[in-house]
Amino acid sequence: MQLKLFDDDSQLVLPEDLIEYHPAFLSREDSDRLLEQLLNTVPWQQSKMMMYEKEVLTPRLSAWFGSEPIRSGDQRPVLPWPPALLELKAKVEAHTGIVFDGVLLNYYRDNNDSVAWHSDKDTVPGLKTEVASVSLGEERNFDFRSKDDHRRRYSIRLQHGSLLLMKGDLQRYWEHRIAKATKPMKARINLTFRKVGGTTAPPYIP
Ligand SMILES: O=C(O)CCC(=O)C(=O)O
Ligand SMILES: [Fe+2]
Repeated sequence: MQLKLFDDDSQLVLPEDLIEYHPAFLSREDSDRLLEQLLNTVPWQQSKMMMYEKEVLTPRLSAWFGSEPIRSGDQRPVLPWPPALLELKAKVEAHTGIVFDGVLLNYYRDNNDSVAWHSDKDTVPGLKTEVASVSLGEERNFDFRSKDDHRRRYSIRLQHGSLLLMKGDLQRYWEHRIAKATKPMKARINLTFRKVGGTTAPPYIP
């Protein structure tokens, strides 16, 4: 089985050892409930980042749940897992067969919120970087581009209740982003389950 990603006029087939997409991972009902609950209960914060030697606010809100910081020096508080996120973690782990120890939540309030081109962690050859990404709310385009050739660029729409699994050398050779959009959009929450403990991979995480 292979996953097809499209852009305007071309088509790419990324092999399943790099990416898997499950559009209906959560039921509509569970997705609606979880979205509402997370919007209302998570202590959302807007982080700062350096851009052209100036400190600016990231164009989205976020929160980190785990047992240690997402990376050393990260300013976000390490929040304890609420029952709803432990339940989702168990479901993601059962589905993927991978054990995660933290989850980063991103809250895109509207079409003006975004995340710039990045990769989550450089894959060390022979050491897998696996990130499981659950999407809730407004559908947004998740763009990929090859680090070697930025013209090789593809997009996938992440649906309400979907699961995207990024694995193998994907982070090593590809970058991803959520671009701002021109049309008005409602809230979207993305949850990326990660492994932060016991890895020697360079810790670049936005
Ligand atoms: O919102 C998304 O789907 C992606 C978020 C992301 O790339 C990240 O948190 O590293
Ligand atoms: Fe990312």
